[in-house]
Amino acid sequence: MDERRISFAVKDLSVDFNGFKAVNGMNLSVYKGELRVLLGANGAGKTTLMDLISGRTKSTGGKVLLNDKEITNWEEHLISRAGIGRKFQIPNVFKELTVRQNFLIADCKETRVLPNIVRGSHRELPDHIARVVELTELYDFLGTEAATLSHGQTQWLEIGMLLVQNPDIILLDEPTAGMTAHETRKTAEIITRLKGRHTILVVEHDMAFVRSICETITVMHHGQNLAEGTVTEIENSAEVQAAYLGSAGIGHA
Ligand SMILES: Nc1ncnc2c1ncn2[C@@H]1O[C@H](COP(=O)(O)OP(=O)(O)OP(=O)(O)O)[C@@H](O)[C@H]1O
Repeated sequence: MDERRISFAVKDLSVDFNGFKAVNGMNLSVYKGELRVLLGANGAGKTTLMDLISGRTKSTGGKVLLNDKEITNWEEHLISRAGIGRKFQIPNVFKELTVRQNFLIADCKETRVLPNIVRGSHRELPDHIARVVELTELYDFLGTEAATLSHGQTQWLEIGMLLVQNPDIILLDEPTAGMTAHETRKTAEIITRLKGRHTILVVEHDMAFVRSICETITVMHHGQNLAEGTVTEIENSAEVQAAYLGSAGIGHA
């Protein structure tokens, strides 16, 4: 029996969009501190699964469990407060504010202090934010307007804004999309350093990136869990290869 503790799970999870089941009886269990990669061809249901786990979309069947507690169809902000953080494909930072102000806003639980942050205090950053600044290597850019950051830096800022809130679980949807090879390698380093401290589910197509970060892959197909295994097992699976027929092959949408 597997002794590891499950961080979150979905059981027979489904959503029906006017008769079309984008997620159709999905089962998945991710262990505490694990980094799990979610693969699947275009339209397999990966983003919709993240929408269901994070409460952005309401399911029409099945369950979502967080530490064995059912959180199915809770409101998005309550799921976030319960410890599930989400990063979308398109970065969502405050472009007209500096990197420092973005980090402080992410850390801020009370909206009434926002004006103080926007005016830009120069007090020292709290330790937990300083650690994230170090991890994302954005120290030299703290005073820079987010609008002028490179694509990679913007993605790291958004990952950092999530980390400042210290979620137990992090859902990342294609974090390396549009990145250069150098930026992709750096993202792999950042995510690898998060392993063990957070439970991470990451949708990713870049197989070099997947190989460098991941132990177990789950493959989704037609809204279901088609296969699970190591990178080698998944790459050699006839079932997975058949599911990718007609697409550019495993690792490509
Ligand atoms: N709100 C919605 N209403 C109707 N259909 C939807 C809705 N959201 C997603 N779909 C459909 O559900 C299917 C799964 O979409 P989803 O975005 O989850 O796939 P994906 O695996 O993330 O694909 P990709 O790799 O291209 O991002 C697609 O056919 C999509 O068109």
